[in-house]
Amino acid sequence: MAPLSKRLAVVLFNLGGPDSPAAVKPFLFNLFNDPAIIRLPQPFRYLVAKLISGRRAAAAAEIYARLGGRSPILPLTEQQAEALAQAIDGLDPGYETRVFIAMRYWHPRAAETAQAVAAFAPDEVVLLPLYPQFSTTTTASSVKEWRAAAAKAGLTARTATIEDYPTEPGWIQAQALLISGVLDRLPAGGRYRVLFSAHGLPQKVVDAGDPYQAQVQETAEAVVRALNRPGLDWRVSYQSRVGPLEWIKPYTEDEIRRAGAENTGLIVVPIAFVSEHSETLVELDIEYRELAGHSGVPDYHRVPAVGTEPAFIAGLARLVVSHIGAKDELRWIS
Ligand SMILES: C=CC1=C(C)c2cc3[nH]c(cc4nc(cc5[nH]c(cc1n2)c(C)c5CCC(=O)O)C(CCC(=O)O)=C4C)c(C)c3C=C
Ligand SMILES: [Fe+2]
Ligand SMILES: [Fe+2]
Repeated sequence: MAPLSKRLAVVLFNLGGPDSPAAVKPFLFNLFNDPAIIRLPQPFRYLVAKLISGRRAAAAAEIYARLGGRSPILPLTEQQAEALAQAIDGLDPGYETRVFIAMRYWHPRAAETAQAVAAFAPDEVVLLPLYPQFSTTTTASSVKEWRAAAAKAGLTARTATIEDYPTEPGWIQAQALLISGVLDRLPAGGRYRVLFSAHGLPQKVVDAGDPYQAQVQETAEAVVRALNRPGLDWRVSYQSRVGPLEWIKPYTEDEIRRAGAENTGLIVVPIAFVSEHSETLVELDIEYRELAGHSGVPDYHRVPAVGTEPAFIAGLARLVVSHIGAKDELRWIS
């Protein structure tokens, strides 16, 4: 086969996580110094970020200590990148394809990745957030940082941005498959509820027009349709609240207590995370499982994140290929 003359760079965005105990505090500082997270002008944001990251560091370090001192998010994202590169090649788009990773708050960050992409000299770039639901705090923040980094790296290739894919069929199918794997093994006769748990957001972010909560609801409804189990008991709730503000409700903790009071078992599904990290492996698997035990929940299951589930990766590959060279018609990012 003749070598392909055109090159496609796909850039995966995710949040990133500390890769050592020493990285916890600077990772948290980068997070709280993001204007999408703390909406203050400088130098106030810098000062607040220093303060909050210092205060949160011990609790966060304890969370990551339970994972061996580091987040698994980068190695798991690398597995997704590798699987996606293969799936895109399988669709034969006519490009030599390379999949890159840009994490928002820890390495590899946008600046280093933009340089690597520029060195690859692509004809086309497709930006793919590993956030199925759009939020100003995640996708928009990553795309804005990428644009600045790309300009600085002299990367001028045509770039298409995938803003969101809350009901992409492969993503929905992968979720339904993993949930069915748990539902099919439940003992007959027990009462169970599927609890779709998404990362929370401050209520004021949603009030200002962020579509994340509505898109999480769309994902959950699409998964329930795909499951096609009449009478299925299901709900959506929000986890991982940080700080004193009111966040979007219902809180996952409250739904766990409710299930206990109703003597109903739980099948907890991470509905806004596509890979395992501290908020699935520690919060859902350890902290919330413990809360469920104390709250009288008779049975507690957690569905794995989609990871490299073939249906999910195939869906991402189709999304990428359909966006090559596409003119950006962005709904949420200016
Ligand atoms: C304080 C505000 C935060 C908002 C708003 C927020 C939104 C948000 N985050 C994710 C996904 C992830 N968050 C992760 C870690 C993390 N997030 C916050 C704070 C906010 N997130 C903190 C302080 C942390 C660090 C951990 C901790 O101290 O609890 C991670 C990575 C975790 C890892 O182990 O690698 C992800 C992924 C989404 C989807 C989202 C809004 C839609
Ligand atoms: Fe699009
Ligand atoms: Fe978060």
